Amino acid sequence: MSYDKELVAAKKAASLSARLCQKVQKALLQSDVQSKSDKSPVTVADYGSQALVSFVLQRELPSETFSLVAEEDSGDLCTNEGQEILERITKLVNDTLASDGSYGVSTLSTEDVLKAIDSGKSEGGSHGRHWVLDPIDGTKGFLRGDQYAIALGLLEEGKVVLGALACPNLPLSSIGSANQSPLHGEIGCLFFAEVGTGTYMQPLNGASAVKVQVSAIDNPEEASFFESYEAAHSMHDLSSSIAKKLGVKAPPVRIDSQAKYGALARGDGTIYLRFPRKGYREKIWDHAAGYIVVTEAGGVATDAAGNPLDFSKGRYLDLDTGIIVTNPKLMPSLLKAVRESLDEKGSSL
Ligand SMILES: Nc1ncnc2c1ncn2[C@@H]1O[C@H](COP(=O)(O)OS(=O)(=O)O)[C@@H](OP(=O)(O)O)[C@H]1O
Ligand SMILES: [Mg+2]
Ligand SMILES: [Mg+2]
Ligand SMILES: [Mg+2]
Repeated sequence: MSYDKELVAAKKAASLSARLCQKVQKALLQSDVQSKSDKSPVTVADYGSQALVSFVLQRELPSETFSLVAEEDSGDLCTNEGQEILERITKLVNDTLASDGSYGVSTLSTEDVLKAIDSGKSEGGSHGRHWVLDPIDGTKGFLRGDQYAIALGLLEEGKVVLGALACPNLPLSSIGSANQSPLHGEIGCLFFAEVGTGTYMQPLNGASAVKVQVSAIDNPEEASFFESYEAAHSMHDLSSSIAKKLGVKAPPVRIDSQAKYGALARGDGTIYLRFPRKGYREKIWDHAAGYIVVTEAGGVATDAAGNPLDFSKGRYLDLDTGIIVTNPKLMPSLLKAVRESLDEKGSSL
């Protein structure tokens, strides 16, 4: 089955959302940032991006039954204080749509925006089609002025079949080493992949796409690895122990968001290690787009025990301990190093 029509819609949705986010990041005001009930940040751009993607997908693919599993909901916007923020979000969405021009003079009301945001409440699952969206992945990076991504995937019968990953701050050239400035040179990448057809990258400003491949390095001494920027999101001490066992010499490259999957897909580094602290449950929108972008580029992504990632279980990924990604040649030795390091740490696999 081909997903060409869906891919065109996904690329358009992710690119337009990137435009909205870039505008907000340039002029971010403290009042644009809210705190969610779990204390994590959310901005007008997270909401605006979710509303925009939902609107574009439904306009581009009108004949589909629309199901969207997305991170944000409108709960905090439906209060007195939320009203002013909702108006700012609505203006952002309408301005971005107007700058593109493809939907004529259609102007969304605040109610339309609330509805578009809340269309992301689907539970996903193993049957039928579900879009999966992280409207801004790496909100903390977004607030710091660093890396973030708009991550959109499509599940069909529980499998990820396409992904569009917009990384507005990612340089077009490699960020493979820790001492390179991640904001150096021309920036803004759109990665996209359709199952069975490989992964492509194009500049967000629309120039032509190139096919990308993961690194072929099989000597760990030459490999470098990516991990979360935020120490609270992944145990840096554990990844350092794994890297040491494996013989990796380079220091970790720490960048926010699924931009790590994009960078890995084009061979900027060879390994991605992600070990959240005990009790944290991974959400499907934090990995779906990145997963297909890296696997279609020849990479392998598993949990820490080597099991495939299962996107068919609803809004969460049920997995063992962590997520590791590399090329097929390095995976066996990486799994061994992971197992040994976890055993030393006293964890039972
Ligand atoms: N405690 C904890 N442990 C693990 N992961 C967590 C945790 N808290 C949040 N998150 C999720 O991490 C998402 C950001 O991705 P990264 O970890 O790759 O980014 S970062 O480098 O740490 O900034 C981030 O995604 P966004 O909320 O979309 O930014 C969260 O879903
Ligand atoms: Mg968040
Ligand atoms: Mg996220
Ligand atoms: Mg997010």
